[in-house]
This record gives sequence, C-alpha cells and structure tokens, in this order.
Amino acid sequence: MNENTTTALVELKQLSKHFGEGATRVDALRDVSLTIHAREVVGLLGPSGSGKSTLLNAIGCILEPDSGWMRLDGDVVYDNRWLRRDLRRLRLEKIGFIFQKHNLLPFLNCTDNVAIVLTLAGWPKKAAVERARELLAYLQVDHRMEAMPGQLSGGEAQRVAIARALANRPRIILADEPTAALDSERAGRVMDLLHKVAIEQDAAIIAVTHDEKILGRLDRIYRMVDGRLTDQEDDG
Ligand SMILES: Nc1ncnc2c1ncn2[C@@H]1O[C@H](COP(=O)(O)OP(=O)(O)OP(=O)(O)O)[C@@H](O)[C@H]1O
Repeated sequence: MNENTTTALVELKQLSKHFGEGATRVDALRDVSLTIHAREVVGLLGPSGSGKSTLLNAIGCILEPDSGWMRLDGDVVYDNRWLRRDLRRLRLEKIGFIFQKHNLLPFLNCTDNVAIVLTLAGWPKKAAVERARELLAYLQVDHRMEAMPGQLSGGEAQRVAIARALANRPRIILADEPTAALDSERAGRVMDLLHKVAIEQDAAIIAVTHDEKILGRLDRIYRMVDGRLTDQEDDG
C-alpha cells in the first residue's frame, strides 16, 4: 500500500448475520471485521456458502446485519441498526454494483442502461445521457453506444455494466464475479480497468471471485470460511 491509500472507505467491526433458527440456523457472517482503503482492489474468496454474497450485500446496504458496526466513506451507517433511513439514497450516493450477470436492462440500449441510474438519482435526461456517453468512451465501448444488451459480447456487456456502476461516481464498488464469464485476456483487461478506476476515482473495489486467473491482480485477498474472515493475504 502506498502513502496515498490511507482513506478508509469500508470499515466493518464484528458484523454478524444469521438466517433461520434452530436446526436450520446458518451463521452467514460471524464477527467480520475489516478495513478497505481508497485505491485498493480487494478480492473476497471462499467456498460456496461461506458468506461472500452476504458480506457484499451487507456492505451494499441491501441486507441488514444482525449486529456490529459499519462505516462507509466516513459515515457510520450501521451501529447494531441502520442509522440512515433512506438506504436507497445511501446506495445511490456511495455504492456501485457490478453483478456477474451484468443485470443490463434488455429493452434499453447501452447508453440508456447507464443513463437510467442517473435519471433515477434526479439528473436531467440530457446530462445523464452525456455522462453515460462519456463513461462508455472511458470504458472503450462507445462504438456500442446504441446497441442493445443482447447484441453485445460478454466483455462488452461487462464494460457497460462497469460504466453503469461508475455513473454516480461511487467511492465503493462491489463486484460479484466480475471476470467469471471472460477469457484470460478479457479478464485481464477488466482487472486493468478496475485498477484504473480505483486510482482515478479514489475508490475501493471489492470483488467476490472464484477466478484463479485474476488472483495475482488483486491488491489484497480475504478468504471466508463458514462466515468468518480468515487472515488476509497480500498479493504474491
Ligand atoms: N436469504 C437467505 N435465507 C436463508 N439462508 C441464506 C440466505 N442467503 C444466504 N443464506 C445462507 O447463508 C450462507 C452464506 O450464503 P452466501 O450466499 O453468502 O454464500 P457465498 O459464499 O456467496 O456462496 P456462493 O459462492 O455459492 O455464491 C449459506 O449457507 C446460504 O445458504
């Protein structure tokens, strides 16, 4: 970590979450504590069912933990309960999501798939479209601006999904298997892009991954087992 990466963007202390009760109880998060700084691209690894998605969803304020403490981009948002009433706005302000299946809306072209995030946040349509075009150019998919999601290659769709996640300039970007569907070369390019975004936007990126190809491209790796974080590893 260099001296410019000191701003803590994601801070968790003893975050816990269970599902079910009695014999069916699952402790999906057990006292998870971690700190992730601006300009870091961090990987979250672990076997199926170990709690990775639960952790990503808790950080994304989609899922309410049972207990613990969470500060996002300097604001304490959870202290044994949500401290912000408008979680949707919180998400729009602070968080960008990149989903494995892209989640692009099939009936909107690429520009509108990005612009819609901004119009939902209250931007005028014209400004939203301009920003969407700018982002698609930044991600080098501007030649596909008018294409519908069904017409895109896997790599192109992933870049449009990343453009959408960046639209509101979030400082925390959560990615679920961002390279799973891509060959090594495209996966490498997506990783280059995520590093570029982390540096240029002073953002923290947390990627759930099973993808061995990209392990060397992560600044740090956290491993989860049975809802617990095991020791973090620096990249090799
Ligand atoms: N909504 C839910 N209701 C009940 N149990 C759940 C729910 N969500 C997750 N779980 C359970 O919590 C545990 C952690 O699940 P989670 O999806 O976080 O794991 P994961 O590490 O992301 O797995 P995968 O790699 O398969 O996506 C699992 O045992 C899962 O069955």
